[in-house]
Amino acid sequence: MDMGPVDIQRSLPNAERFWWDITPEELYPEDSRAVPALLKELATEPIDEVVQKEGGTQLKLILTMRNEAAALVKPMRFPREQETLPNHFYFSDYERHNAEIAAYHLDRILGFRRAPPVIGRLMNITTDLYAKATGKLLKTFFISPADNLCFHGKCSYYCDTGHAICGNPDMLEGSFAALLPHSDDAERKTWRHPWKRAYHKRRKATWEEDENYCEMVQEIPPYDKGRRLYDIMDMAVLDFLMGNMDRHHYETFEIFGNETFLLHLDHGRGFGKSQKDELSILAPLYQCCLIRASTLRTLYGYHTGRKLSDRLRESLSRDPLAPILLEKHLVAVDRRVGIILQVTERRDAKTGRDCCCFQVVQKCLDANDVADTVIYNDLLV
Ligand SMILES: Nc1ncnc2c1ncn2[C@@H]1O[C@H](COP(=O)(O)OP(=O)(O)OP(=O)(O)O)[C@@H](O)[C@H]1O
Ligand SMILES: [Mn+2]
Repeated sequence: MDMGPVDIQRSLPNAERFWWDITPEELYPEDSRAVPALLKELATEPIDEVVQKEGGTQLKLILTMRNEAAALVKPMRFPREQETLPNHFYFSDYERHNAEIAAYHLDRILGFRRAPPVIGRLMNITTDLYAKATGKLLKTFFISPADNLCFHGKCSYYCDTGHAICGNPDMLEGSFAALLPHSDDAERKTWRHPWKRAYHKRRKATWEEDENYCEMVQEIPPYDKGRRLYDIMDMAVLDFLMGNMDRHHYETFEIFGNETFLLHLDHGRGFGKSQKDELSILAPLYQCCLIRASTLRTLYGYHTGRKLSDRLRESLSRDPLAPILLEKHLVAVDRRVGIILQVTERRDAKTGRDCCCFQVVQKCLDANDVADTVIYNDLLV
């Protein structure tokens, strides 16, 4: 049979169609048909194989479905109500499966499309996990005093009897992230984030003490030219909106070189403190005084038009584990949009129309003669 490229693609499994659609600009297209189909499979296909994912600090599983679609799974540790423990640092915070789900939706709604698609699923710890687990993972299952089946896996953080993951009594929620293409097919490059925190209870990172830190960054490839630094700004916007302080490294697809998007991975520590707006997450923005016009426009649109929280709530309501975020986190998201824009509504003397002054952005504009040096106009190119 004579099959053109389009026909071949249609006959591929959804996971491979998702991989085929990855471009240097985005992880999936806005109108992707593969992504919703793949997420549906991950949420409903019978689970056939369970192994622990090697690497990383906290426990993660790779679950393979009967049709061979596979997911990176983070199991639920705590109910939605529990926030980051007050005496925990950002680097000792537990991961939240619902934050992974919410971050995917938020990334998509902001128009970035740089985070792997994630869906929630309720697993049966006995029939889905214990019955399908093998090797080292299998040996960590046990029955708790409350007669629930539990397991803890092996990892460098929170993988012991005292931090076990237990069925309640038999069911367990998890975030199911679509797997990225295997590294044999699409190798990824890992970069140290220039605004990485110190990951230490006393020490500070250089950027926290050096006001001119960005000038130094701007001279170092790949931050000295092209899109990279603007992508760092976008990532800071995403992280600030969800309160994620855990951005130590980021990854890109090697074959795309430097002119490509940054993968938005690992959001398990987002949405931990609904009352706290962690301004230091915006350090790349206010230290470099840079933002993309398209990102600014998106944020402004959510400020003046339909609220980001409303879009997010609606989008999250379609997840099988909804509600994914408590209202207080949605309220926080809108408040944080306002903080980035820092809108003090004023009347424009000339036009009589309401106009706005942006604090983070406005401060940068005040300090520069030309707006072009602050707002990169990617809308015209
Ligand atoms: N959807 C995915 N498909 C394939 N690999 C992934 C996916 N998401 C993450 N990874 C890989 O798995 C690694 C660990 O994932 P993640 O960072 O979410 O877990 P973690 O336990 O928080 O790790 P760390 O402690 O290193 O921050 C990542 O560095 C990334 O390379
Ligand atoms: Mn992590």
